[in-house]
Amino acid sequence: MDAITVNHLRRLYKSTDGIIKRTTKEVVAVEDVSFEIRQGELFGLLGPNGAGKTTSVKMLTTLLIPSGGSATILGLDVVKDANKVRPRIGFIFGGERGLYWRLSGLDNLRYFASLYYVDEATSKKRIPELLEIVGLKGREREKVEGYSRGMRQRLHIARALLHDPEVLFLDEPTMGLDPVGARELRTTVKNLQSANKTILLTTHYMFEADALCQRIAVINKGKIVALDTPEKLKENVQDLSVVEVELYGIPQEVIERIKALDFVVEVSIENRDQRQVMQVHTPKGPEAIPVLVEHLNGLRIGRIITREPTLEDAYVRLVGGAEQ
Ligand SMILES: Nc1ncnc2c1ncn2[C@@H]1O[C@H](COP(=O)(O)OP(=O)(O)OP(=O)(O)O)[C@@H](O)[C@H]1O
Repeated sequence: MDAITVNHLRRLYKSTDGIIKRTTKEVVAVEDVSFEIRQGELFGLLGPNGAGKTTSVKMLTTLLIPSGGSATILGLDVVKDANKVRPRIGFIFGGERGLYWRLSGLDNLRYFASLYYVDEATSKKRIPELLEIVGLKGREREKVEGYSRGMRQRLHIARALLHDPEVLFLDEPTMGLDPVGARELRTTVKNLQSANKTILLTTHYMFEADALCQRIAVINKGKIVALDTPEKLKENVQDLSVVEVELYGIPQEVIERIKALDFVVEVSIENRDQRQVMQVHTPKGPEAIPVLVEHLNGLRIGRIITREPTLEDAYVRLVGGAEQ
């Protein structure tokens, strides 16, 4: 049985504009989203800012009512059976507050366990297990105010697992963490999977989805634009090479001209300090370089390299690189 099924889910927000003459407009946050997640699967929902990830997760965790479509968790409808769904899921949202900083990690977990009606014998057994899973064993008696952001985020995960939910939603769990904190959190997520939880993880980062997820759905502007294993997504770009050109300022019209070249499949621009790196996806490989340089005439050019495509490139192609 699938742990999660999502059928044509849709959600609109109404927002009002103006002070004197108020106008209401509708924002389509999630237009049409469908997918299934198998029991025990770690599934990634990947997309740029504003793609509709958080809105989708909020509907699945019963925090928002869908405007259309339907979804089930462990066979239960997220609207009609919301009360039965809630005890069986856990969730954390990136950058979330809601821990008691003056208390130790252990006391936080004890407090939330009693709040969730976890009986004492169970919580005595479960809390040490959770501390182990999230890598906080040995630090549990320290006050949360002295924890790093990564440690707090891992304590949030332990909190979300206190009632032993079968399905876990992690919405951008590494948001705001430094690289070390993010790596430790990814290890925690892997540990959870070995504990046989079904996990839906949302992220901006392709490499994170690649490192953790068995399947990835790419969402853009409220719609799923691809859904596959990381390997299969990569195959979609295997016929291309990527030419990277370092530049110091590139006008939009030059990008448009390069995009229009017949051998160019996609162009994306990445800002790195003062420089910009233009990434041109093309089947021509290094042969494309002279023509590209001709079109960049008059601009200051740094290093030029040709490389194999990565999963990140597959993602850029799916969500349309230069518009981001
Ligand atoms: N409460 C709200 N009222 C009006 N519009 C909203 C509201 N919440 C989200 N939106 C809009 O809905 C769209 C989808 O937002 P959502 O937060 O689901 O995207 P996301 O993929 O999670 O983005 P991010 O990665 O930035 O968190 C965006 O255009 C956003 O501006």
